[in-house]
Amino acid sequence: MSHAYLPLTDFYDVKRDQEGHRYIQPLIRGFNLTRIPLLNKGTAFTEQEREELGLEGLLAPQIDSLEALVERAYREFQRRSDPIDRHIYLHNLQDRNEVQFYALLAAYIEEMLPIVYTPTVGDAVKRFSQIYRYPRGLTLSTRNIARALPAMRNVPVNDVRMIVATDSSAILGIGDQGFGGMAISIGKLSLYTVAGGVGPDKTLPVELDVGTSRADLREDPQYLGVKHERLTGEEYLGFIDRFVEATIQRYPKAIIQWEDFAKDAAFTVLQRYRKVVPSFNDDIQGTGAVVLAGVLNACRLKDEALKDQVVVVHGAGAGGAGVAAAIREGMRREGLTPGEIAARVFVLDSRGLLTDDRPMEAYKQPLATPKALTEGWAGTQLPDVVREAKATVLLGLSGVPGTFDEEIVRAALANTPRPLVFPLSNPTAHSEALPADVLRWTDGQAIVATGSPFDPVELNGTTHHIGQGNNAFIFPGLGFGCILARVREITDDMVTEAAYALAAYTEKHHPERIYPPVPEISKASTHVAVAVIKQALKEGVATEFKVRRMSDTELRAFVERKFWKPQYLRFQME
Ligand SMILES: O=C([O-])CC(=O)C(=O)O
Ligand SMILES: [Mg+2]
Repeated sequence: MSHAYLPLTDFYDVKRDQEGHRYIQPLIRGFNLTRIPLLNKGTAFTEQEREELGLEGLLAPQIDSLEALVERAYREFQRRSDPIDRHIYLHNLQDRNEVQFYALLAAYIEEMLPIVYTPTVGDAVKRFSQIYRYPRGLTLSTRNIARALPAMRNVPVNDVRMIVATDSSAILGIGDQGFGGMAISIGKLSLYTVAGGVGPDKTLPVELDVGTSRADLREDPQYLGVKHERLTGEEYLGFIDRFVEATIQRYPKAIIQWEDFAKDAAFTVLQRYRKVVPSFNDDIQGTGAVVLAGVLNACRLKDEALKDQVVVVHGAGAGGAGVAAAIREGMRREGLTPGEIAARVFVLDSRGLLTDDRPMEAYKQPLATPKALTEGWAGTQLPDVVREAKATVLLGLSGVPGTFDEEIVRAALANTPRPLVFPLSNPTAHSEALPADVLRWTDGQAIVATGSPFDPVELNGTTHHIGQGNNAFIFPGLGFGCILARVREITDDMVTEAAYALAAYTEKHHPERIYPPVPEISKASTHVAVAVIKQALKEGVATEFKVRRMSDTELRAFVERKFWKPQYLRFQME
């Protein structure tokens, strides 16, 4: 059987010369080269390239290095002070000169991450119809889903390995955002590249526009999505089926990250497709893993074990359910029985504790506390549960700001000298508490981590770093490992191993912290990727032959070698 050879993209291919150095063979020439973000070098096109590629006279005379271009862009970035303006600036740069964009991100990652990602990406989602400029990624909607495969064939990239797809039904903690959810798929994939080593020409953001339940969006003349109610039931699943079928045909090597699907849909979609196409749900599994890693490290800091904790998870959406499952798995690994775990992990939704006598959605049922365990309790609302269950760990995934108030935090402090308080909802405005408040109420004793970035807190002469318990420390390495091992499935144990790898990385390099500092995100991802590949091999789901006989050291070197780094490759016409 012969396969027609497809270049990497419709505009160029990457080749190797006799010495093994990579170069770009462009399939277009001249002015158009400056309009393709993956090709454009701006003023970094060399003199020879300008001559050979038909660019002479079209560019400024100066010939720059990538470093010089990064500095120029950084100055322009700094001239803007409003985060959303900075986001728009970076997004425009990404659409103009992608290597420059990633080099800038990599050079100033701590400053850039909150702009391209959480929290500012939340504003970008809300304002996406206003800030939309160039097409990026794939939008499937009720207008074109019947032609999903031809639509996907229009995507000019031929070897996509990583897809982030959202139906926008529960973006961060800000709910249904319709077409705007595309910004989250784009933002997550920027992290896949800068923190997870996946080349930008291997990524595809996808918006599954199945409508919106928000009447205000449907009635807004500026809104760019389809203006009808969300599809539900069979119609909804039929839509997602068509997307998955088209993906398998057009991109048989792709992995899908399901992002920001509301509650039931998150579980339904994950279960329906995880054995059809290698895929995982970032909010259930990625958040679960990152929180497990942080809780393990926080326990280590107070010389206790996870199995000694009593954990309250406030919020029973995809994130809350995933976190509860991950914590239970961690306790199981420490030897607790299901009965013992049930007495140590309590999940609440907006109506209070999930108890097994309450009617509830199917996905919540495994999280419910046996009613008998609450016998004699004063109540089952959050303050009651913290007191009666003697909670030592508070995990906020409710999306409701301020729920971890002084009363709740002090109640946890009465149960343990050092409570773990993690307000994890995103973006910042939805955080369950402010770290400075939590530390003040507990006289600096609480161990705090948040979902969105927060500045360190100074209290009584001590600086408290606030760990960022965001799935950004998991998904890039998880996805990258899955790509490199060419997995046919992403198992729960692969995700759990990602959590333990992140915890181990932090313990080794920053024993005083519970998460690594953000500038080390790509190093941490490398460790996560190695652990994921090893577990995939163990479970027999890795189909990449190359990784099978590698030692740990070889595996690490392999992952590091494959990690995409921003650089301008030389152009050569053939
Ligand atoms: O995007 C983030 O910052 C983390 C996440 O998945 C969410 O909050 O839904
Ligand atoms: Mg999410």
